[in-house]
Amino acid sequence: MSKSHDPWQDAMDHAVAVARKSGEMIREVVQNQDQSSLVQTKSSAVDLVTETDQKVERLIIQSVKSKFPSHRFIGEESVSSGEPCILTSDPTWIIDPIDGTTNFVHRYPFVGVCIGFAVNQQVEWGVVYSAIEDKMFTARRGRGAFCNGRPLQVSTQTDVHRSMVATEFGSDRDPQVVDKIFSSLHKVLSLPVHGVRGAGSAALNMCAVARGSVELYYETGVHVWDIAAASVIVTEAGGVLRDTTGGALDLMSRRIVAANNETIATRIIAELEVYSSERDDRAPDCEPE
Ligand SMILES: O=P(O)(O)O[C@H]1[C@H](O)[C@@H](O)[C@H](O)[C@@H](O)[C@@H]1O
Ligand SMILES: [Mg+2]
Ligand SMILES: [Mg+2]
Repeated sequence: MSKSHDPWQDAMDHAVAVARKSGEMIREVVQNQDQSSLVQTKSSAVDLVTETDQKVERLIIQSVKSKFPSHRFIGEESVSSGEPCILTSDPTWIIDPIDGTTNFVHRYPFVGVCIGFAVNQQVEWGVVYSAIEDKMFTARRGRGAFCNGRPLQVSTQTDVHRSMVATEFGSDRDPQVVDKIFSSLHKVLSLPVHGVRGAGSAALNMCAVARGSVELYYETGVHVWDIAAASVIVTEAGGVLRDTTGGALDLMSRRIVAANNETIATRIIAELEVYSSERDDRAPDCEPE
């Protein structure tokens, strides 16, 4: 299709360019500033945000508004400041300016700029830029997934005992939640699997599934901005997406499983404790689930 008949390609090209520019900003700070003194907290004492998160999100949104004025946004730090988190059928940019803020603060080199794009509530393309590694992960629905232009393919492994699994400890330190996290981790580790890893970034864990170095990533407590961009990178690399309940992925549910195939997904899901965090799109005054 020519560019004029492919309205979303121009948007995706813009996302790649602004993600790369954002990555330059992030590297500049990591190399030249000590972020630890500029850290603020959000939902818990370990849910961190910095002025760089906010500056990067403003940069992305302002650049998009000038080119695509009718498009909508769901941005992590905008939602944190009170913007609604509702995915309509309108073209919507779903942005996590820094996925892995805790890594960023500690100069741990796994930090992803995440830009997903949804139309009619379906993710059309995703861009995840691993800024410190300089790896640009991209995928367009129906057209494959790539890292720095090289095609991505998930692992062909079907034996869970030969698999690598990724997960995160999240930002919720409620003792009951911590118990559920460790209960799942204990069951998965004891299968046994070859190993359990965590990049400190939901999106980069999902990109590790897409590139075939991890068979499955799961987490409860993620947000739509953590996973939207990487969701299409996983599926376009041949992977599958599920809820930790085994059902279909619901981007707003705060639960995700991203796997190389159904066999591994089903086997690991059988070991997971299912619990819920408040949905991203909950009405402000509704009771938590
Ligand atoms: O770094 P952010 O964008 O806040 O996202 C991370 C979140 O803070 C953690 O709680 C999750 O465990 C990670 O998976 C997210 O990447
Ligand atoms: Mg995030
Ligand atoms: Mg973030």
